Amino acid sequence: MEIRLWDIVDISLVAVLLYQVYKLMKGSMAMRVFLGFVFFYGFYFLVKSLQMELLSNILSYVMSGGILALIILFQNEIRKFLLMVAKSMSDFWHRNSNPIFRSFYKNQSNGKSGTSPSLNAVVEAAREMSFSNTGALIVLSKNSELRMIASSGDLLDAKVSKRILMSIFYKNSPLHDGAVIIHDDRVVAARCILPVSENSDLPAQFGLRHRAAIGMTESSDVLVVVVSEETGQISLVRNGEISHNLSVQEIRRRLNAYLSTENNLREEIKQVEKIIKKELEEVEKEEKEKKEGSTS
Ligand SMILES: Nc1ncnc2c1ncn2[C@@H]1O[C@H](COP(=O)(O)OP(=O)(O)OP(=O)(O)O)[C@@H](O)[C@H]1O
Repeated sequence: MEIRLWDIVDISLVAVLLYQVYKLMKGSMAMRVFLGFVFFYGFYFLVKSLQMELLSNILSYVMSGGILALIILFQNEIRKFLLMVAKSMSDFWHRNSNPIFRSFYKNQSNGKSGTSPSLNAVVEAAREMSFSNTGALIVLSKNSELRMIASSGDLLDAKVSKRILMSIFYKNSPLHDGAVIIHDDRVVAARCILPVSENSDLPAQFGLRHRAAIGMTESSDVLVVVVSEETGQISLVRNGEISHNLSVQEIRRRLNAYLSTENNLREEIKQVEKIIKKELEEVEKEEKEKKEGSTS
């Protein structure tokens, strides 16, 4: 039989994959379940080769649901494995993001890293609303229109401007309650209801407006600008973290960093890394709890 180069690659890849699966499951309950499955499959093939019709039919029915059962049983391991693959890819990108690649990416972005109309409008409107203690909640989303959240409010699809933002949040405006969503230099919607953070560690002085801003950034890659009605203070919220007392220059800089296309890829990778880290911690916590449960 002729052995091709691709057969060697094929076998090596399967070997690496099996080794990774073994490493992942070593010492865990999943390993025992996996061995049980291997034994079961072995028994099935034995029964089949001995042509024991009735038993092999019954076992084949059980096997047909086997893949689904494996996915359910090993959901944690599969999740961990995929997270590890994603982490390796992001590490690879970091290691290889050399100047040539960066300059290529910059060219791809057509130099769109300049000031966007949303940036000026939001900074100026926030500054004025801060002086007049007008409460505001503005969600800047660079990647999506946030359709689900937008549909909880009134759809506008208006070109973003300082005036439109100020008239939305004007105290007597019928649209002033809730949040505004901005995407692609358009006001997608107003009066939107954001998910409120359930973080119990947040300081008690944070009311619903600030909690909604934090909650929104915990689950999406957005930047939220909050103007407090009580104090007039402007805050920026990103990745569940809130920053107060920022100068206008700093607000402008952070908005620019978020909106500029040049930084998008880096930010996306950071976001993915954060999610991966959180997920891995969760998986490890679950595994620890399971282990403790099985020993007690
Ligand atoms: N889930 C939500 N999504 C969007 N907006 C919300 C949400 N919950 C509350 N708000 C907005 O926040 C306003 C209430 O703010 P509240 O006074 O409770 O918060 P705060 O964080 O103390 O803000 P402020 O400093 O402006 O008083 C509401 O009138 C509404 O406009």
